[in-house]
Amino acid sequence: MSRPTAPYVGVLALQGDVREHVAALTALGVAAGPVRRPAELDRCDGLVLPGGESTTIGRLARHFDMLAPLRAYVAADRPVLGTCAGMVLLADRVLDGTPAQQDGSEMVGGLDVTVRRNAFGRQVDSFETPILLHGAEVPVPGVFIRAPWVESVGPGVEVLGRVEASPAQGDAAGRIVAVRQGAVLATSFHPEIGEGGGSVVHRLLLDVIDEAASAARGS
Ligand SMILES: NC(=O)CC[C@H](N)C(=O)O
Repeated sequence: MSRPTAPYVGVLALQGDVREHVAALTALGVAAGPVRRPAELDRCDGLVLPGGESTTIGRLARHFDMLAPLRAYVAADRPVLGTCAGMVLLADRVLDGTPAQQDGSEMVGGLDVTVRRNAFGRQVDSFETPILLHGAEVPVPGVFIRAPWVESVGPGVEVLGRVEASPAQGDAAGRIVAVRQGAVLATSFHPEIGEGGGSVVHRLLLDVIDEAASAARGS
């Protein structure tokens, strides 16, 4: 019986916190590295779109002819995790985005959600609050840095996490900050910073990669 080969996870390395994601994945014993070109994307069993600045990442992706390959990757149901700016890039609809984000010309898209960019930024630029992810018993530390929230989700999108619905959270109370649609995961917060190595969110991506590999083997 042939054993499945170990997965390789790429981190889109145009701008943003690439090293932190590579470190979080490596800490889980997974081979991971930066991706800048379409040929590199092809060999990835999963992909992370990191946090950073979504306008810059989108512009560079267009410049380096990566937008079409990234869209094709998502459309092919291959496993993807987008965090913060990465979540913005995956969204089909953006509020408070730049014109090139609102018209989709510098977006990856494929995730049927509406995100509001810099949504938490109006209250405080950065903060940390525990997020209880769906099915988990212990909350993860959610680190939010000028983060988007998910304003609304389409019918095929599962909500994985929200900010606690307490009055102390102000405008943020009850907001959706983690979602899944098929093989696409997205979080408003930065699991690569808050949780570091062994992150629950990175483990979830590895589970999605395993599921995709089993489906491809027909088991
Ligand atoms: N930490 C982040 O990734 C911030 C995201 C940034 N505000 C954006 O819209 O791109």
